[in-house]
Amino acid sequence: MSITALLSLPLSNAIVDSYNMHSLSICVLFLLFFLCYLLLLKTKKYVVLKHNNNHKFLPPPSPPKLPLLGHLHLLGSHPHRSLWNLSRTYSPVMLLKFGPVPTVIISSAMVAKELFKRHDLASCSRPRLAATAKYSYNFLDLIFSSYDDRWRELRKICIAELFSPKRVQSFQHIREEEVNQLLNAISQSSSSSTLFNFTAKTYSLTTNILTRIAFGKSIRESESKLDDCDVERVIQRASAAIGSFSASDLFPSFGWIIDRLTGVHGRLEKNVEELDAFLEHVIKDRINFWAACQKEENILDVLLRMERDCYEFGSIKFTRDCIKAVVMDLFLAGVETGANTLVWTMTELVRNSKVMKKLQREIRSTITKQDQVKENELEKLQYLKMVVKEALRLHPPLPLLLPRETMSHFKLNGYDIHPKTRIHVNVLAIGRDANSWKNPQEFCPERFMESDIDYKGQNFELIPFGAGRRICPGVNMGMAMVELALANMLLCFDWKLPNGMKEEDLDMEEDFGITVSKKSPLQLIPIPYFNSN
Ligand code: HEM
Repeated sequence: MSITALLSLPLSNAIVDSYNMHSLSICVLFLLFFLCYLLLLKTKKYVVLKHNNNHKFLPPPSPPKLPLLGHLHLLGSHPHRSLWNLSRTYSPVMLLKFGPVPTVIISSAMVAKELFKRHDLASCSRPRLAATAKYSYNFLDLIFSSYDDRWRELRKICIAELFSPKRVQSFQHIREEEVNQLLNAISQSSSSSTLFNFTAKTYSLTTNILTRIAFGKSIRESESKLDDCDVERVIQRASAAIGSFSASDLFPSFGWIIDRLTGVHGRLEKNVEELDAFLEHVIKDRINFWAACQKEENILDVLLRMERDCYEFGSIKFTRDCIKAVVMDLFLAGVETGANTLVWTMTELVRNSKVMKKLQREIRSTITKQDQVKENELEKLQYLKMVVKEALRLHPPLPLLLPRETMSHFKLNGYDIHPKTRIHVNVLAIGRDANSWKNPQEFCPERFMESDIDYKGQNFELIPFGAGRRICPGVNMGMAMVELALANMLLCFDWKLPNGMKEEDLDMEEDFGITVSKKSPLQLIPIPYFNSN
C-alpha cells in the first residue's frame, strides 16, 4: 500500500462514520504526530546549520518530497532521463533525497567544470554501499574504494602497471585476434539466412578480450566451470546489482530486512560467490601454467608477481583478495561499457545510413592492401573517431558516471554542498544540452570536424569517461577495442536491417543498470563486402 494511501486511511474512516469518535481521535493524533515530526525536522536542521555555519545555508533547488522516501519515487525506471527532465524544471544543480541520503545531481557542462576544476578533491570519494563492498572484497579495489592514501597508491600502481600506453599496446595482438574470430563468426552466419545477433556477439567479444588481457586465456579456451555465456550473464547480473538501489544502503537500521525479504541479499551473495569461484579457478590455473612455462605477462601475472614478491607500496599489500578485487574491476568496468558503446554506435549507424556509407568509404579507401584493419592504422581513420565520439555523446554507457561522495563542505554554483553528500553527474543531460550543442538530438559526427572537443576529461560538454581524479583509467584500452572492432566490421561487411524493417522502426529503448544498454538485442543482416582494389 502506498504512503499516500496509508495517510488518507484514518481520515476517510472518520468521514464515513462521523459518530465514530475513536477513528477521529486516531486521525487527529496521527496528524498531530506528523506535524510535530515536521516541526522537529525543521528545528533540528535550523539549529545544526546555525551552529555549524553561522551563515545562511543555501541548498540547491529541490522538488517537493515524500516523508521517508524523499525523492525516490521520482526516479522511475530510467533515472538518468527522469533526472534530466527534473533538472530542466529545477536547476542544473539539484538536491534530492534518496531516503535520508542527500544527493546532488549536476546536469550542465558549466557546473561540471566547476566541480571537477575547483572541487575535485572535496568530492572524489565513493559511498560505501552494500553491493560494492561485496564485489570489491570490502573495498580493496580501485573503482569503489573511498578516497584515501591507499586508493591513491593503488591507482598510481594500476596506471603504471596495468593501464600504461605500453601495457595497452602489448595487448594489441589479443584485440586483433579476437576481432578476427568475430569476423569469421559473422562470415559463417552471413552465408545462412539467419539474423546476426550483434548485441550478443559484441558482449562475447569484449568478454573474451578482457579475459585474455586479464588471464591470458579467453573463456573459450578456459576449463572454467562457467562457459562464455555464463561469464557474460554473471557479469551482467553483477552490473545490475551494483546499479540498483539496495534498501540497506538507504535505511541502514531496517533496510537489511527488506533486502532479505525481497531476495536482493540472496541474489547478491550468490552472484558474488559465482564470480569469486571463477576468479579462484583462473588464478589457480594461471599459477600452474606459470610453473610449466613462462610466456608473456598478462594483468593477472603482474598482480601475482607483486603478491609473490610480497610487494608492499605504502599501505598497499597485494593479497589474494586485493588481486581478485582489482581483476573484478576490469570485468565490471570494461565488458559492458565496451559492448554497449559498440551496440549504440552500430544502432545509430544503421539509423543514419548516409553516415554509415561515408564511414565505410573512409575505411575502404584507406585500408586497401589487406583484408583487416590493424590497430596502428586506426589513427588514419578520423571520421571513425568522430562517429564514436558522437555515439558516446548521445549514449554514454555510464550516464550518471559512478556515484561520488563529498568529504568537505564547498559552494557549487553558489549553493552549499555538505560533506557526505552523494554526487551524480548526468553526462546524458550534458551531452544533449542545447546550451552546449547545436541540434543536440541529431546524430551528426560532422560537428567534431572543426572542433578539438575530446573525451579525455578537459572538455566538460563531453565527459563519458568522467573527469578529475576518478576519470576512467581504461580510456585507451576501451577505445582501442571499440574502434578496432567497428572499423573491421564496417570494412568487411555491409549491414542491413531485417526484411521490411525501416530505419525509423529501430527500437531505441534503454535498459538501466550500472551501464545503459539497448533493451532489445540489435539484430542485423551482414552482407560480405569484397574489396576490388
Ligand atoms: C568505452 C568504454 C568505457 C567507458 C565509457 C568507461 C567509462 C568510465 C566511467 C564513466 C568511469 C567513472 C568515472 C567517474 O567516477 O567519474 C569509469 C571508471 C573506471 N573505469 Fe572505465 N570505461 C570504459 C572502459 C574501461 C575499461 C576497458 C577498463 C579496464 C579494463 C576501465 C576501467 C575503469 C576503472 C578501473 C574505473 C574506476 C576509476 C576510479 O574510480 O578510480 N574502463 N569508466
